This record gives sequence, C-alpha cells and structure tokens, in this order.
Amino acid sequence: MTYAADGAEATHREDGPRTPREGDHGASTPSSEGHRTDDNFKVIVRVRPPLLRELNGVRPYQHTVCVDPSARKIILSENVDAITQAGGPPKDGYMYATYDFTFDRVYDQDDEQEEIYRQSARDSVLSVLEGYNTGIIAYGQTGTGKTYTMEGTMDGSERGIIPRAVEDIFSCIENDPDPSSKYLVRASYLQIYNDIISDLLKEGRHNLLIREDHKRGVYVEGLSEWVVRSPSEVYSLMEQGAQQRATGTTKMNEISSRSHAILIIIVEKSTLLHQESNTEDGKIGGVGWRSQDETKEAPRRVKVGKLNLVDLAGSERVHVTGATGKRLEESKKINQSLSALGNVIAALTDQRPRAHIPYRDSKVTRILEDSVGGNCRTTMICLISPALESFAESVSTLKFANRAKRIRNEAHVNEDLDQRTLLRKYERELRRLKSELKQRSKDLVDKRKLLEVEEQKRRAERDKLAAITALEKRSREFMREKTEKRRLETRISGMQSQLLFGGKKLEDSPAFRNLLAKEHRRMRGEYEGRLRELERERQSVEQDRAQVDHYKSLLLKQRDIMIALTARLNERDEQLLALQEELDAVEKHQRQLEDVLDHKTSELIHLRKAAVEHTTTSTTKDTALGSALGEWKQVDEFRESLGRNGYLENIDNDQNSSPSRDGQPSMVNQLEDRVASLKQQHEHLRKDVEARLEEKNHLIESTRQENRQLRELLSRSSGSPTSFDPISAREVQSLREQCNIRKKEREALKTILNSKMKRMVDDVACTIKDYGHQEQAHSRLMAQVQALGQLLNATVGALGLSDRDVASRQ
Ligand SMILES: Nc1ncnc2c1ncn2[C@@H]1O[C@H](COP(=O)(O)OP(=O)(O)OP(=O)(O)O)[C@@H](O)[C@H]1O
Repeated sequence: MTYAADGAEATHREDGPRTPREGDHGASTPSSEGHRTDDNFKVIVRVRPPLLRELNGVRPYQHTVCVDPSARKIILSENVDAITQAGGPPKDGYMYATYDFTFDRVYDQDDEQEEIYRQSARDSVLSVLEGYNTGIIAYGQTGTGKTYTMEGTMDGSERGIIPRAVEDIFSCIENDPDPSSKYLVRASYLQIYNDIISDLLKEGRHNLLIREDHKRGVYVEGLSEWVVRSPSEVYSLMEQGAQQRATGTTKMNEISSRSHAILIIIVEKSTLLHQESNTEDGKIGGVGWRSQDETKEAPRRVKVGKLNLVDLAGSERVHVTGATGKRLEESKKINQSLSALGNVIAALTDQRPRAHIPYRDSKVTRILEDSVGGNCRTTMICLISPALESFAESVSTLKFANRAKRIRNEAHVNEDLDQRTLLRKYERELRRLKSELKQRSKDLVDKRKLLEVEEQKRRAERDKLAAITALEKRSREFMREKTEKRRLETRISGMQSQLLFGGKKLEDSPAFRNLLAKEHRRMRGEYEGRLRELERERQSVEQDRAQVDHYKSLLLKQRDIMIALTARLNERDEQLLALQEELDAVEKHQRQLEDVLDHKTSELIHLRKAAVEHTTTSTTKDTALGSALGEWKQVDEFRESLGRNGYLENIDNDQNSSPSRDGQPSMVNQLEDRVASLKQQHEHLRKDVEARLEEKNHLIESTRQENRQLRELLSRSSGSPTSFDPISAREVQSLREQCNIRKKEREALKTILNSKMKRMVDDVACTIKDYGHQEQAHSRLMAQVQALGQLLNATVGALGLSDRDVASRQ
C-alpha cells in the first residue's frame, strides 16, 4: 500500500511503487508557489542523523528518508532503498508506504547548522532590523533535533540558529554604515509548561496572561524585558532561563524539553528621517527643519522588529514512550497544544472564506498568533527522524508541514508613529539631559565671562584711581615748586632793587656777597641764641623734674606711714570699743545682781521677823534658834552700812525694827560682808577701767592729732588729700560677734544663778518654817546658807572678775 501524500490528494496505490506525477504536489509544489503572493511563511524540513539508540535497536536499523535538496523534495518510505532504485518497483514485489513532499527547503542528516541558518533563517532574522516581526519555529516529534537546531552549542560549528541569529543582529548593528542609526535591543524568555506561561528570566513570575494590542500585537503581560548589548549578554540570559526550563528524561530523549520555549528579541532602530527622504536640501514637505532650530534633534523614524525563536516541545505517542504519572500529564498537554496548532493551521489553510481560527484554544497558538497567519515573516522548521521506528510520526510531521506551507502571512514594517517605543523614550530622555547639560555648561561659561569682565572693570577702576592719585601728587608738587620759585623770584627782585648792575652778574658783585655774608651771620646768631635759650629751658626743666621726683618719693613715704598709723588707730579704736562694751555689760549685770541681792535680803528680814515672833510666842525656847536670831544684829549693822552707801534704799522699812544681837557673826552676816566687799572691789575696778579709758582716749586724741598733722603735710606736698583704708569690715564683724557671744553667755549665767538662788532661798525659808519640829533643821539651815555663799562666790567668778584680777587691777 502506497500513499502519495501531496497535499489533499493522497493516492492509495496497491499495485506497486508510487511514481511522482505532474501536478500531483498540490499547493506546495514549486509550480503552485507561483500564486503565492508573498514569501512570508516558509516551511523547511530537516532530517537528523540516526541516533545510537535507533542504530542499535532490537530490530536492525532501517532508513526511511530520501532527500533531494535541489528539487526541495523529500521522500518518506518504508523501504527507501527500494524506491530509489532506478528503473521501477522493488524487486521483492512488496508494496511500501511512500510519501513525497516538496517544501521551501529540505535538509538531510549531513547538512550542517551553518548552512541551514544561512539558507533558511538569516534573511528573516535580519529583517527584524528593518522593523519586521519574524519567527522561527521548530516543530517535530520528541528527540528529532528541535533544540539541537535552534540552540545547538553556543560556540563552534554546532551553534544553532539562536546564537547565529544573535551574533548576526549585533554584527549588523555594529557594521551599520549609517552613523546616525541608533538601536535598542531587548530580550525576553518564556516557557509554556502544562499550558501555563512563566517568565524564565524572572523567578516566580508564573501564569502570565496574553494580551493583544492593535499596536503591539499579541504580547505577554508582565513578561520581563532585558536590554542586551552583546551576544554574550543574550547567552547569559539563555543560560539563566535554561535553568528554569522544564526538562526531563524520556525513553525517546535523554534531555527532553517538556515545555514550549520562546526567546523573544525586540530590536528598535532609529534613523534620521531626512536620509530616507528624497526631498532636496534636507527639506521635508517644503520645510527646512535644520534651519528652524539648530538645537533641536533632527526628526527620526523608529522601526520595531520582533524575533520569536520558538522551540516547541516534541509530540510523542504515549503508548510508545510508556510515559506515566507526571510525564504522562506533560505529554497530554504537549500533544493537546500541538494539536491546537495543527487545528489553527488547518483553519488558516481552509478554503472556506472567513473560517474561524481557533487561536484561543491553547496558549501556544495564542502566543504564535502573529507568527502563524499574522504580521510576521515566519520560517517553520519541521524535524523528523530517518528511522523506521519513527515513520508514523515523521509522516504526521510532514503532513503538518505540508498543510502549513499554505499559510499566507502579511508582514509589514512596524514603524513607531506615535512615539511609544522605548528607544524614543530613551532618546527623549537623552535629549532632555543633553539640553540640560548644554544649558548648564552655557551658564557656566556665561558666569565665567561675567567674572572676567567684573575683574577687568575692577582693575580699570584701580588703575584710574592710581592715575588720579599720581596726578594730584604731581600737581601738588608742581604748585609747591611754583610757590618756591615765586618766593625766590620775589627775594631776588628785592635784592636786585637794592643793587646797581655794571655789566657783571649779580652774584659776583661784592655788595651782593657782603649782604649775603651779613645775612648769614645774622641768621647764625639768631640760631645760636635760640639754641642757648632752649638749652637753658631744658636744664630748668630737668631740675624741676628732679625736684618733683624727690617730692614724689617723700610723699610716697609719708603716705606709707599714714597708712600704717591709720591702721594702728583703727585697731585701737576697735579695742576701746570692745572694752567699753564689756564694761557696760559688767555694770549691767552687776546691777541685776544687786537687785537680786536686795530682794533676797528683804526676804531674809521677813523670815527673821517670823522667827522672832515664833520665839516670843512659843512656850519652848530653842537656844540654837535664839543664837541664830542673835546673828541678825550683825545683819542690821551691815544693812546700815549699805544704807549709808545708798545700796539698800528699797529694802522694806520693817527691818529697822529688828532687835540687835550680840555674839559671833553668823553665815548670813559673813555673806553680806562678802557682798559688800565685792561691791567695793567692783567700784575700784570701775574706777580703774574709767582711768584706763581716759588714758586711751587721750592716746586716741593724740594719735588723731598726729594724723591730722600728717594729712595736712601730705595735702600740702601733693596738693590733694590722700585717702586711707578704713578698718576692714571683716574685723568689725568679728568683734561684734565676740561681743554677742559674751552677751549670750552672761544671759545664760544669769538665768542659772537666778533659778539656783531662788531655790536655795526657798529651801532656807522652808527650813526656818519647820525649825521647831525637826531637830536636824539647824544643821540643814547652816548647810543651805553655806551653799548660798558658795553660789555668790561662783557668781562673782563667772562675771570674770576673779579675786586675782581684781587684785591685779588694784
Ligand atoms: N542534526 C543533528 N546532528 C547531530 N545530532 C543531532 C542532530 N539533531 C539532533 N541530534 C541529537 O539528537 C538528540 C535529540 O535532539 P534534541 O534534544 O534536539 O531533540 P528535541 O526534538 O529537542 O527533543 P525534545 O522534543 O524531546 O526536546 C540529541 O542528542 C541531539 O544531539
């Protein structure tokens, strides 16, 4: 059974091998190519060499492909040897399935990568630079060499279409003869795995959506674009993407691509518009754009070309590959998407008008919408295996390719007319930055010039000022010279008027010389006299100065003496003041003591009176009490002596009626005597202090007198009164504080004495009251009176006037 698969006209012949017939090639034959309106969709077939797996299979390897490159024909047969034998059907008499196809180009297993690229890909690749969308799609069964053809190795002779295309693009850009051309190249890389689009250059960007724009065409939303400036940058992106791409080992291919991969390269090219215009003198539409504004960038046109390099995943027969689980799911999805592509191609090549094209059935077909049946120059490379075991898949692929070659694409240049390309944006930004830079540079230059001008102006002003100053100086000198000249002329004319001239020169005449000598002598005499006067004045001034210095030193000495004397005076004043205060305090305290003594004496008199009454009225006579009462006689005498001295004027008159007593003086009397003696001592002391005060006053007075004399002397010699330092405030303060402390001490002492004496007197009174009832009262009374005497002594001692002091003062 033989099939002649020429498009729709497959012929089933069972009577022998099929012989190609005229007009049996349908639309894909060279004859039918004539009605193709354009060359935008090419289909080429490449047969890869048999793999080791195929050569060393269970069954012996059998080749099924016969390629005729010159006729662009490929024959696929179960027994290719038989059909290639010249002269008719195979001798074995069997019928073999044979397919005969013609494509744009066919490549056999030995054809090299370079040849395939140069003949079938290069033109469409380079048309990207002219603003076309182009696509190279590798289609075929798994393991037939799609990745090998597209990528191959990145260097060496096995480099595939992608590296060669990238190199060519950058090479063309570099070698562009137009220096005004500008390019911007960017790349994206995506995969469709299990019908999900992922960005291979941006981790984590999955499930991307496809959008369509009437200007951009079909595009993937959110797909990253990377600006590339060299092939190596593209390769590194590809390496990066390959790591993300889904691959796996299958029975048919050790490294099988389990996803469809598309490398997108977008080239934007900007050229000067006038170069493409045929208008003369650089004018477009009659407007000379250069003359309008030289600073503006010349109008440019930007073309945007897009190159899709598609490595489809390979179809496979699941029952042959034995895929299960994940691989099985992958295979199903791959086959579904390839089947959708087949449907699209079938619809595109359908003869019926306005047939529905099911692009949206799959992500692959949606993405390839432009490449297959749209605005694109597309080359579809279909790959097959030459082995008999892949015969059915090869037939399927070739039938698919055969259908595809009827596709008509309408490619046109994508020119950016609405300023949306990235290159335009870059150019605009560049222009803006350039003009900013220019402006700044201009400002800088202007400022520098301004500074220079200002400096020149300043210099000119300085020069002008200097010139004016010099002129003024010069004119002053001139005026001085003029005045001097006039003075000399006047003098000469004055002298001349006194002379007679006899034909000789004036200065040679003896009269003139005499006059001059006389004048000279007179002037010298005047000068010498003046000098002598000055010398005299100088000497007198020197003498005056020496005298003044002498007086000055005297005055200084006097001033020092005065200061010392004043200090001493101040010191003495302070001492006197302190003594005076002390004296006042002693007197005051003495008066207080006297008052107290008077009071106590009066109380004692009352007590005595009570005791006398008690003795006279009592039936029992106490001898001891009687003798004690006898002692009061002496008290009376003492009182009389005090009264004579005026001390006891305030004592109650009752005491005058007290009886007189005989016998030895009692303790009370002794006490009173002691007080009287103390008073006498005090009187002496007071007189002594007053005498010393008087003496000191006299001393002060004499010192003051001396001071006054010194001051007068000082004022006479210096002409101004001298000021002296007063006694320091600190010393005054210290003396005052001492006085205060003394005062407080005395106050405290007085209080203590008062309370003690009161208590003792009370005790005495109690004792006297209880006298008749208690035997021991007498001795107690005596002890109390004795204590009272001691207290009085202590009081005198506390006053600071000890016996010794008193004696020494006396
Ligand atoms: N023209 C060729 N010359 C030499 N070796 C080739 C050629 N074509 C393919 N091969 C080899 O065949 C094997 C399979 O090729 P490749 O991986 O490119 O197939 P594929 O179609 O991409 O498979 P899949 O669809 O499974 O990814 C590789 O080892 C490759 O080197």
